[in-house]
Amino acid sequence: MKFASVVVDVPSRGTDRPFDYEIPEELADQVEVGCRVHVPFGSRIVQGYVVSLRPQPEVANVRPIREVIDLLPPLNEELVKLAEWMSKYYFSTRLAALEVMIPSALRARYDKILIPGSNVVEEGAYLLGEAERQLMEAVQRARTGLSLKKAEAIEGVTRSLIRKLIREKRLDVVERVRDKVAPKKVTWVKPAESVPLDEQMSRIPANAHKQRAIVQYFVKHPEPVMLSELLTALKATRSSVMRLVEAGILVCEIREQMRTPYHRRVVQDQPLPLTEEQDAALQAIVTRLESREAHTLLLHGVTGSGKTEVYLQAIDASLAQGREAIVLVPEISLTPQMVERFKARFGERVAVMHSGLSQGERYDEWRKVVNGAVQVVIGARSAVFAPFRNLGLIIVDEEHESSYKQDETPRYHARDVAVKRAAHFGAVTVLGSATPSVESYYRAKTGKMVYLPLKQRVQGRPFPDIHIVDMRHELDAGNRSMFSRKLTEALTACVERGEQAVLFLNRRGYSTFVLCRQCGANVECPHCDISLTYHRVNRTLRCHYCGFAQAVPDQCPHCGSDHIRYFGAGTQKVEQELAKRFPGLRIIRMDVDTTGRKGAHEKLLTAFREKKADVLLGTQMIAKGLDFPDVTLVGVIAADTVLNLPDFRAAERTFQLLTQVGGRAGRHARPGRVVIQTYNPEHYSIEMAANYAATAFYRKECQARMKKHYPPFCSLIAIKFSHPDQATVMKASQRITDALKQYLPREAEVLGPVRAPVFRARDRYRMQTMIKYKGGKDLSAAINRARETAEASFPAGDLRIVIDRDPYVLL
Ligand SMILES: Nc1ncnc2c1ncn2[C@@H]1O[C@H](COP(=O)(O)OP(=O)(O)OP(=O)(O)O)[C@@H](O)[C@H]1O
Ligand SMILES: [Zn+2]
Ligand SMILES: [Zn+2]
Repeated sequence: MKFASVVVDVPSRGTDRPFDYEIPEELADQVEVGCRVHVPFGSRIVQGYVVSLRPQPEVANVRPIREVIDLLPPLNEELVKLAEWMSKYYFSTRLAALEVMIPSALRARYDKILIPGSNVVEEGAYLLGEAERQLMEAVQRARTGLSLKKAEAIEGVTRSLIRKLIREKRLDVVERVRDKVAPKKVTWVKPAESVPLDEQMSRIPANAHKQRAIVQYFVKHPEPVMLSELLTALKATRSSVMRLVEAGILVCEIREQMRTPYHRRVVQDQPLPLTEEQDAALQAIVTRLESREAHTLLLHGVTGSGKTEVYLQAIDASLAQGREAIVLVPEISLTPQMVERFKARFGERVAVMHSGLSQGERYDEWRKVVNGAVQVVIGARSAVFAPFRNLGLIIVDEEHESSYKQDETPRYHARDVAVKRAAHFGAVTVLGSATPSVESYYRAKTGKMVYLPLKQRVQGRPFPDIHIVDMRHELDAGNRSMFSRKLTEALTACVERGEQAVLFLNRRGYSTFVLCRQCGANVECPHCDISLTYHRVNRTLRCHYCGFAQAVPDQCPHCGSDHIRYFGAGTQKVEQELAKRFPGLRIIRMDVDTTGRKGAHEKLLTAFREKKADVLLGTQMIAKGLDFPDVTLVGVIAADTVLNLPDFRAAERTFQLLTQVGGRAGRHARPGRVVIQTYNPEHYSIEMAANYAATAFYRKECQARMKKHYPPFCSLIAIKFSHPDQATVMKASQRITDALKQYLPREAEVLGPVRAPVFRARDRYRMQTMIKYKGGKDLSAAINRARETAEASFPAGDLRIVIDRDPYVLL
């Protein structure tokens, strides 16, 4: 092929299409789909991705590719196609979809480089000032041009001086791409091959003891060794080794070294004999693997049922077929313990990818996949793009977690991308959870994917007892604290026995909703069945979805009580109250504030494991994955904080959270106990979680969703608008919404535009429109057309439109 289509790194929607370039003869064997290249674009040189090769260009007179950036292409045909699909499906640019697939270390940074201009005349030199002269000399000297930074380091050189010289064409400026992280290089030493080492000994002076010792060493261990290790082992100096290299006795080799993020030595372990349920699930997966056709299975296993062991043995089966595996885990449960379980089974064949690693570490882990050094990747959301070429299995653990949805462009959902990749490879996708999303559960129950239940805990460990405390009664009894009598009593007893407790508070527990402390009612939208959100600015209650608004009532609309409260309490406040009520109690608080720094998360957990505290108080980051033998009490301080979120998934999330939190207690020898405090004890999500009535919960929730017309019974697309000017964003959003109503098929409901709950953020006003539709039809064309129509009438460029398919977070 003589020509290549390239997606260029010019982030704008106008350039969001491939441009054709000629492949020069000398690059013919390097340019392939998925490689990165430098190409001329306008007057600049930019980076780009080759997305296809073609015999003829679409237009005449195309320019040639300048160079190929990587030795091994970071992407391949499959991933390039996936990016194409993602950009269409999730309404992003092609560039954004391609870039999300590679580690940030590889993403381009442009350096401005100064080179001599066309107007460098020798005679002019004496007319220049001192700083100018020095700068010009430095530029002439630098073979590959002088970086702007270095230029500005010269005394007296300013930006404006540089600009003047460029205008006079004495200097020219080019932009050069710089890769941020280079592989770490290490020197290795080994014997030269020519002559046997013992014969070489005679050539070394008798008094050169160190040199002789080094050669002696290689006589015994002829294999290559890292220079630094050799020097330490023999207490030798670098120069002794270099003498031997100069004499041709030893040779040096520069090798790339991988930074390995997990240094702990892991003890190899063996597959466990499976329980009957585990075995049935594994066999179901293996059968699908052997079929070599794409299948999706839902592994619905209660907490502590041994899902991970099933994953491990399924991966084994995939590897045995010579195929690779990806394991996705939410960021917060990707703990060293979790990683160790995979390393213990698969050792060096595992790479780990998550945001807690440094950029260099992430880059190295990723390169292990590209180089074929590993066959298993365990990682958070973006690990779904691990560039394997022969995938057999993708596991999505805790598949219900909303963190699988990226909330910036491209707004992809890792679960959907996993299924898409599996389709390409004829691979198996296993979605695992103790509390599947309602969407996945419904799909499994209606035969769209295979349902694999694990109903028993391993080794028959009992589930903890769950007590629901009705906080309204606490108020009646004169207890105004945030701790019920039951929780106080349980906590006291737990600490007295020398055991530990986990107290849970939802992160989003700030004053956002209104609740009656007398009857527990919260104020809902009359049209949407969703809690109204309290807006402090103008003291109104608003609906997130349809825009309905009302004034904050002084009295409860249900019971007339005036105990109306804006509900919510931060972890800090809870910590203060705990300390006040239980003097001497040792508390570890885990929330965004205390876990900001790298490694802090792990340090706090280790301290708790080592029993340096009685209570672990935290947000949802402590809700899952944790397994502490001495935790016998779990307290949920306010179950309602999730329930009252203005979100159609509120009941689902409450159920999931309580079930998961409950799963933390009594996983070991000692029986556990859970106390849930709530103002809504009769709400089905709370009651059914307390009774372990998952089947009943999912049925009821599905019925409710069907009635209200929410997923899985329809799909949602949110269109979010923002603009610095209030009137403009209102006009623009209305214009697009009108266009949508005109272009979309009649079955599609278009709701809005409504003000975003936080109407003004970062000095921009925000509106949104929601599209509800029944799957099947592709609405993209109509949506893009509506967007273009409206954008044409608002050319300011300040109008931002975000299209979010299957949104999780609304503005
Ligand atoms: N077949 C088995 N025999 C003995 N022990 C097992 C078996 N399977 C799993 N286990 C052990 O049971 C415990 C719980 O298993 P695991 O962590 O895999 O459960 P899980 O379903 O992932 O739980 P959760 O969803 O609560 O995280 C682990 O300590 C694991 O080693
Ligand atoms: Zn009331
Ligand atoms: Zn509403």
